[in-house]
Amino acid sequence: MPLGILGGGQLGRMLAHPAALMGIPLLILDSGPNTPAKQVSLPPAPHTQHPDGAFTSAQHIRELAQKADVLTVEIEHVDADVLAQVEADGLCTVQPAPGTIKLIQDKYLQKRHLQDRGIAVAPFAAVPEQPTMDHWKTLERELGMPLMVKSRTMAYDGKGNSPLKSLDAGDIQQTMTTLLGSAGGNKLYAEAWAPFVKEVAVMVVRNVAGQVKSYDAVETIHKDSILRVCFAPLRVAGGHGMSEVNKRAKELAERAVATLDGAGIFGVEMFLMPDGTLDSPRLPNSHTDTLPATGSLMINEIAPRPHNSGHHTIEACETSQFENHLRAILSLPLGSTSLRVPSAAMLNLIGTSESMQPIEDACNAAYGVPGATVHLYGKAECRKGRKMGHVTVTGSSDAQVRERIGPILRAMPDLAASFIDALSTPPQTTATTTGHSHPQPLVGIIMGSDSDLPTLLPAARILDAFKIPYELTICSAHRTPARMVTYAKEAAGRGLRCIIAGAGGAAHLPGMVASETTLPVVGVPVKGSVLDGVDSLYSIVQMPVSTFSSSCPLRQPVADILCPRVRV
Ligand SMILES: Nc1c(C(=O)O)ncn1[C@@H]1O[C@H](COP(=O)(O)O)[C@@H](O)[C@H]1O
Repeated sequence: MPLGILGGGQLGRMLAHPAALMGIPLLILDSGPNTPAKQVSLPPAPHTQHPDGAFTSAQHIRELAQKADVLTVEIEHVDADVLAQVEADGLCTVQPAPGTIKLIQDKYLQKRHLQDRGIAVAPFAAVPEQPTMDHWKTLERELGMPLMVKSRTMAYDGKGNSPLKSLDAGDIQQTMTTLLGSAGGNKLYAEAWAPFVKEVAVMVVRNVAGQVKSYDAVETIHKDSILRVCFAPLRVAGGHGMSEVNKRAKELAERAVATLDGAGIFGVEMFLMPDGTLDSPRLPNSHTDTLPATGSLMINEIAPRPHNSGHHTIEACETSQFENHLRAILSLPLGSTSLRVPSAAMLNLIGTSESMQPIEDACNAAYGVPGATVHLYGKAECRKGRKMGHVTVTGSSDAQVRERIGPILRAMPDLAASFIDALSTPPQTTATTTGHSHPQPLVGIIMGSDSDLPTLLPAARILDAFKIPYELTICSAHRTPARMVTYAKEAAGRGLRCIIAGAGGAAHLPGMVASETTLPVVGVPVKGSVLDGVDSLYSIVQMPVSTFSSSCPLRQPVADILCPRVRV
């Protein structure tokens, strides 16, 4: 029996691709014969067409339940009570659980659910149906100003969010007009303004047997409350390294999903806070009070389905979020969530008007970019703010991906030049903390930016093969010379035995580092050739074995073993 999907938009379309590969028959419930998902999936025999009706229609959901083994959703604004009923009637199973879908539909109840279970969320409070000035003043006292006022239900893709900057009658009026005119009607709640450092998301997947996996955290960049760009993996500079924040984000996301019933993929959106968490006053008894003081994470919201912040997984991960959702709900083992490329970005193609021309222009720019894959969703009408497609760009380093997305972003007419520049320039890290490190390294591999990685990684791989412990450090392009020298001096103090220094743009840097330290330094001055990195290793293995400590697993003249291979 087929799998029934409620909703036939772009998420259904991207579920249909792996379903075809895996031979999973689909029946897609949505209005009209030609929705994005229906376009790419033929209904299985004996059905001549996918069901034509609203995914909110009780009658259509019941009919679909009779024809399918399992029902799932690609949009949460469905009739969750009918889903609970068809499951209770034994017609089919529903994943994730109808109760989870119903809970998540109301963002206020979702937040209360998480807070009651000790999961960190931004402080929030309900807004009464007819709020008076006194109500607003209480909210200001509890949550501070500005406030983010949101519709509790039916809000997505930037619809249903309105910032309230002050208690000025005009500002309140504007917020109420914006939100009460939206699909969610008059059920509102308010959140404290979260002065986050970054927005972060983690996709978590759990199968029917309870196996759980999560993808590495990503950075999501929104404009007007719509996701525009997503970078994978998340990079964090400063005192708390990337891997530590990634680990904490995955743990928090997995803990949150553990409170929800049912199988499937979940998108967990979070705020990474600066030191000191929220600046605004806290709600009494808020769980945020128990958060660590630096780099705290708090949940913004959870989606019980594939999510826009996981689209990069199609090209960038070993198993996409869509394939893993299918595996999860169909009682199959989960696939690996590891990245298969060092770096990736996802750029949404958002309508700016009724014209498709700007979207086509961005696609044409993407077709000229190596590592870019265009996804167009086949939506019949383009509208301002509507997600019409996306582009995924992969690369061998963050620097390369940032460089590659530049021309595509520049083809998007609604993005300001400063926004594009900020995204397409390699991020300036504030400390030399990025990179891989053995706890007791003997060799330091230091480079000016991760664009030097393709050159230096082959050297690192050979060190791996010979079990020579090393650390990899990226200085970033910002103040590279000073950082490289500081690093070299500090590395000598930590007992490293030699350094491979590479800096793409600056031929003199490795020499400068060499002149400032007593450590042997092997310079890799030229960017771009894999052989430069391998040659640097060749120099290291020619060093007397006594250069390394007796704890080094190398017991024989490495050069004798390695040189023939390197020369080949
Ligand atoms: N973008 C979202 C969300 C959300 O962001 O909450 N939920 C579902 N979707 C996807 O958008 C489609 C509707 O898109 P349109 O409103 O542009 O037609 C859904 O069918 C699902 O694939």
